Amino acid sequence: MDPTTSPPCPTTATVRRNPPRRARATPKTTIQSFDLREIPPFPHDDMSSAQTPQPQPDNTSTSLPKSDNENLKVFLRIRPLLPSSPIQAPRVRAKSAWPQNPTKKNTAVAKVSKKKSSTVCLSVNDSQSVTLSAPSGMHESKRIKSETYGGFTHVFSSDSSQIQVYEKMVKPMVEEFLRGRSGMFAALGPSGSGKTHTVFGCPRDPGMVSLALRHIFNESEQHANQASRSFNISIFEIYTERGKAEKLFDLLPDGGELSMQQSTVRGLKEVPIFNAEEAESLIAQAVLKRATAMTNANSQSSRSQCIINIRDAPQKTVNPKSNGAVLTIIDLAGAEREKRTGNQGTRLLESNFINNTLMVFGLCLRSLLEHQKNPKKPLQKHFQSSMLTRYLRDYLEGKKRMALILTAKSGEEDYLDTSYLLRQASPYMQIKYNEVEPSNMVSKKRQYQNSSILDNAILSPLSEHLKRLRVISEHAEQNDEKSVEDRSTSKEDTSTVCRSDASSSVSLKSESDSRVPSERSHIIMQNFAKVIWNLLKQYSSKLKVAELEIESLKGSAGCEKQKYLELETRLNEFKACCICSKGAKVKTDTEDCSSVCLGQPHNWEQEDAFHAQSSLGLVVDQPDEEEPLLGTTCTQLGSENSVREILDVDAGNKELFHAQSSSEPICDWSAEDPTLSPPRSELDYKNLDREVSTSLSELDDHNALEVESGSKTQSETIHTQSSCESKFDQLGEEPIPSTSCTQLDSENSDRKVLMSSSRQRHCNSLEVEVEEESKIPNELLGSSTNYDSLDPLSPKDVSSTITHNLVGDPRGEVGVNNSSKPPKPKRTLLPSSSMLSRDLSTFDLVDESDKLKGNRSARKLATHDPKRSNGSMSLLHLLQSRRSNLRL
Ligand SMILES: Nc1ncnc2c1ncn2[C@@H]1O[C@H](COP(=O)(O)OP(=O)(O)OP(=O)(O)O)[C@@H](O)[C@H]1O
Repeated sequence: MDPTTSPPCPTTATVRRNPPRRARATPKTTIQSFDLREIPPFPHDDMSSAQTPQPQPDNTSTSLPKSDNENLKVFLRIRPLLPSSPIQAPRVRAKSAWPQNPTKKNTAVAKVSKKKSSTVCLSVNDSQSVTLSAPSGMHESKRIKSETYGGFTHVFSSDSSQIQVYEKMVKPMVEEFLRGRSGMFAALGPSGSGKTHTVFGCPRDPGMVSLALRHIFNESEQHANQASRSFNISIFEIYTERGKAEKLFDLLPDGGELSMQQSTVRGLKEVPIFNAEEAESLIAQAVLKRATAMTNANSQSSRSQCIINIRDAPQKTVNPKSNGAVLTIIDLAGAEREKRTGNQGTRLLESNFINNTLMVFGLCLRSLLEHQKNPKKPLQKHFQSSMLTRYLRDYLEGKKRMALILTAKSGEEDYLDTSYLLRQASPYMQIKYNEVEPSNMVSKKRQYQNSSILDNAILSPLSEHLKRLRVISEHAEQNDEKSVEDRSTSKEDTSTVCRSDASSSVSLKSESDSRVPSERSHIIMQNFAKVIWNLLKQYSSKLKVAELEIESLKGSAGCEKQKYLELETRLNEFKACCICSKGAKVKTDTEDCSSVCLGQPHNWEQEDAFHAQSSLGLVVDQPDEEEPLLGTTCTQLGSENSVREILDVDAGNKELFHAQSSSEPICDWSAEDPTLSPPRSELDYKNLDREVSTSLSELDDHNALEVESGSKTQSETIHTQSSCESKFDQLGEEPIPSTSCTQLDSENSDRKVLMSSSRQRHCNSLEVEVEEESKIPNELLGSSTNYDSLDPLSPKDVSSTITHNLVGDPRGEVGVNNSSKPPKPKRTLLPSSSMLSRDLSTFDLVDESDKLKGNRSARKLATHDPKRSNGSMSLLHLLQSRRSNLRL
């Protein structure tokens, strides 16, 4: 008998611990209500801080380390050689048609066992490679040489313990699961290679599930902040009943048959677990319910794919670690060769089903590998061929991380199974997970073509980033609405939801929907915060620039304000000068100017200079203290100069008026508002002189007529004065009072009076004087001889007198018609000549005048006085006469 030939599968080898499955009522699943995780608050602190907000530390699904180029982790565990099972002896005996010698039989079995135990085809090279050696018989027949398989994540030798396997393979995955990262590992290998032993173990040697549960709850107990965490567990199997169709069955207590819609298992019950013991008890019960059968390869061969899900159940309380991560552990059914297992009938159908499922499983991984190697090669949809691959679609498409542990038998009789396994699964270790995303986002990420959108969003330009965020937010809103609708539906009628399997799937779907948007929203908010942060930095820089501009503008405004204040101060000073000038003019009637002017010796050269300067209007630029003095002095000096000209040159009244007019506007202008009346130009003064000359010529004509007609009335004299005023009114200037003209004229006439030795005492005597003056040549009388102007009345009195005379003038058409002209403004300014006469009236010239009176040789004295000219002497005589009038 060929020892390598497997005995036929015994027909009574299938063991089914669970009763025959019938259609049963769908158990009422405990619907877990999961609220949306609170979206983390907007990172105000990060935005207000000086540094750009950084991703929050780990322990959250959103802060998972970025996936590096990890390959699919493939572990290899070699099952130790076991002593031949007691089942194999009867099988050997059954195949023997002839009675055997017991001693011979025992010797033969002992030889086989010894040969199996001593001969191995698989040896461990190192922790990552093994060497598969073909049996000696195959070397000769098929020329098969030994093969080395390397690149495993880790190779567990036959003497490795469950703890070692857990530490190397499962513990990292569990830790990631506790950090919120889903994962899956599956045991893959031929039947009897130790998959179930590795996954579930036994009470004395617990498997990966038990160790993981203990690890999970130990971690939860150690960390106080994880005390509020809870986990749910679900176990189901995919099996085929009599090889007809795949079915799902819930292995938890009171579990029933399930259904699958796309990749979602409907009706699957999740049981909350609160400690490892409770969970292990549930696992033990599930294993007992699992379909197993005895085959030639395994006395308790699993006939189904068993899937265990440990899910981190989100709580109502905010727990960033509770994001619904799932740790999936799969115990696949072992591949079976018909020759090796000897299955027949139903077992054979089951074997075919198992092999087909494993083949689809392998095809999916191979397609993924080929797709990764050549992206142009489309990812084949092999997952649709079985429930297992449909359920594990995300893992098989490389969207979720998974790990494989290959279990192999090292005996020579297992060479083919091991060789097949290694050749099939060794390429899987080349599968890369470089675009793996958070696990619980994968289901929804199928809607988006680009699986690395979030990673790219961080690195992409701002515009594209915003676009993608907008798209993601739209989808998130849709998902949120969908989840809200689902939750509302589940809350409205719980019984309706529990009535069918679809209700459970809806609840699970809603749970996943509720998780995905929250995480996506969190990521969106983080990215949005970054965008806002950048914008705020830009605005901050702009604000700083604007503040600098404001500061500069403030500085310039301060300078302008200071300039304005200086100008205002100068303006006020200028106004004060003008006001002071006015006040000084009023005061000069009695005090200051007279004393100052007369207190100083007359320097005709300086006076001429002042006169010229005043003609140019430069008097206003003089210091304040001198302003009133200069105003008066210039006028006075001008008058004196005019008198001197009259006396010395005898140039007639025109020159006198010319000299007077050249000084009068200065005084008038100085009395006006300097801001409104600019200084006159020489052209103005020339025009004014021209006008005055014209009026003087008229006046001369008129006086000539008066002399000829012999009418010497006072009204006519006043008429002459009014004519002179009217001319100034026509110029639009301040009317020069008649005294300004008549005073000087009176001075001129005074000289005549002195020559005739006739002295006037009062106004009534003026007419007589005029009659006497009629004998004087017209040249000297051209300026008229109104001695009323010599009356030291105030200007108001003079004006009133003039007005009174004008009213009584029968020739009103010649004089000023007050009825036709607007009333003249009240005269507030005194003409320079009047001021001069007033000022001089206060001078103490008694002694000199007395001398002049009593001494007829006054002129001689005057000539001896180097400081006084003839004009000044005549002016003094005039003043003396005025003073005598005042005394009268
Ligand atoms: N590492 C091991 N140490 C000791 N015994 C082991 C080991 N692995 C497997 N065994 C034993 O080998 C036998 C078969 O193992 P197991 O049932 O786990 O195989 P299997 O791969 O699950 O087969 P199947 O696919 O048919 O279910 C069991 O009796 C188990 O106790």
